[in-house]
Amino acid sequence: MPGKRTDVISWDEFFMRVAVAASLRSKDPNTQVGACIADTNHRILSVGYNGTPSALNDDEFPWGTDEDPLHDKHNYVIHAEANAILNYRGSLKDMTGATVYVTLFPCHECAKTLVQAGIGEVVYLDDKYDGTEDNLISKNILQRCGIAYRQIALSE
Ligand SMILES: Nc1nc(=O)n([C@H]2C[C@H](O)[C@@H](COP(=O)(O)O)O2)cc1CO
Ligand SMILES: [Zn+2]
Repeated sequence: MPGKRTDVISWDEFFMRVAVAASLRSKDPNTQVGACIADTNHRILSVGYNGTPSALNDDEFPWGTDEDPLHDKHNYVIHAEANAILNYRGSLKDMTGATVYVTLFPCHECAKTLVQAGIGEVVYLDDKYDGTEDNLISKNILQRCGIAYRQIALSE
């Protein structure tokens, strides 16, 4: 009888690869972010990526950064983590203690939202805004709320 395969990918890697796949749907030309929320039983609850509200035609959308807030993408895009929560069809009580896998460290607005949704842990790939004011506030929020965060890398 053949033995079972043992070189399978870990749960961390599996959920992060789902997040990476979601990020490939992003229309943002500069930063594509994906998020995958998994519960403590290793079930995927939801997935999201950064994009405009679906009713807003993203072909007519200014995808750049602009001094004029009316033409700055940051004021229109819903972040990947927020979309993952909004896409969830289940009961929020089942999100308690879940882990969010996100390809980029959450901003401080998403940090607040994730905490309030009951997320228990943040696992991230990249932290390209490490040390910026927003990033420091985000880490402060997570630390003060007792939400652990850790960085992982994907195997080749
Ligand atoms: N964790 C995050 N999740 C996200 O979905 N985003 C989104 C918002 C924008 O669409 C894009 C950031 O654009 P830029 O400032 O790097 O050109 O990524 C950004 C962050 C960073 O905190
Ligand atoms: Zn955010």
